[in-house]
Amino acid sequence: MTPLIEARGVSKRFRQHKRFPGLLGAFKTLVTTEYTEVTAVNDISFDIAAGEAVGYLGPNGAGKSTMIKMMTGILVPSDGTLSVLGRTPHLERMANARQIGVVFGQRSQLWWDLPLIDSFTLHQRIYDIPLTRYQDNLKRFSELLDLKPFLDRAVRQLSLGQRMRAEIVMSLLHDPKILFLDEPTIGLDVVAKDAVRRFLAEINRERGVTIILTTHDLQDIETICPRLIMVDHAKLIFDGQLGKLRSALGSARRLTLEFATDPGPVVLSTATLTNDDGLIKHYLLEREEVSLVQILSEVGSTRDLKDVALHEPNIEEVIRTFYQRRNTASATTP
Ligand SMILES: Nc1ncnc2c1ncn2[C@@H]1O[C@H](COP(=O)(O)OP(=O)(O)OP(=O)(O)O)[C@@H](O)[C@H]1O
Repeated sequence: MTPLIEARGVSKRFRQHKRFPGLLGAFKTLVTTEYTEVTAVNDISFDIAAGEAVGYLGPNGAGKSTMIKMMTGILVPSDGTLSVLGRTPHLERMANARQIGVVFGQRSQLWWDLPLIDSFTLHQRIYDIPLTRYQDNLKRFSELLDLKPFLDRAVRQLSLGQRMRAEIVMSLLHDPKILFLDEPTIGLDVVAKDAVRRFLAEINRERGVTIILTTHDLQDIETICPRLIMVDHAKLIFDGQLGKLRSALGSARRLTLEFATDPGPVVLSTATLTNDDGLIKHYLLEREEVSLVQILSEVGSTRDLKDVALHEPNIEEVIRTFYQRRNTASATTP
């Protein structure tokens, strides 16, 4: 099956005015004709199939937004080829726009002074959405995202959470095949984040809308995206399922044993002791497949064991460990 999105050796370089330090430097910066070149995206390739939900992750300045902007046709790649639904996005921007939805967390596509419903109506006209389809979509999405009470309110009067939900509804009214979201949950409270995540997961599952999102909130990934593309310093450093990332790191599961009386050192062949508080001992499991039964049989019945807890690593731990190991490896490479 042909992928919906195909990136082959895509790079993007920006020219930036050279900056000079100090007060005098500030004047020099204003008049300088000197430039430095920043590589925001460096030789990135991937395929995304219809119906996938992909989290595009990376630290600040790693090149995530730049890649999204190229896929939506806003920016032109400096090198490589990019195909979205069989088109080159920047060459066929209008045709591309009809098939995709875009949500930039920091930038609104709604009409600030008009009632929210007017933005939706305008969208229906611009995209020429059949009226019944538009009405069905609006009803369904505003119910799911609890937006009905706000449809007549001016956009500038909406809270950030209400506005973000409105942005998402608007981006989906024309039934796009792909939805691009840049930081869709930024600045939202936990309840609003949860509503947005559950909605996106449902849209992906039930309507088969392909989702590509950038985020710094890893719970977004956990709820919505089985696949991760990770970038660092403009380069792709990981592409695969979250489970693959977990196993690439080995087991990061932690074990806690609590004893009624201090048994002294308890050495296990299946786990490494990381902290010994006497009554409570903490371990890191050596292998993915070690079971609780194996651990308990090794601890033995002679010891006065009170409680056992096994902690699966959460996504934050997995991603942090991945970046830490990479940084350590690159620091030690001559
Ligand atoms: N229009 C531009 N002109 C010059 N440099 C740019 C431009 N847009 C982005 N950059 C630079 O390209 C690099 C990547 O920026 P980008 O916004 O893609 O990163 P990001 O991963 O989305 O970061 P963040 O997580 O902070 O949003 C940065 O060094 C940024 O300063």
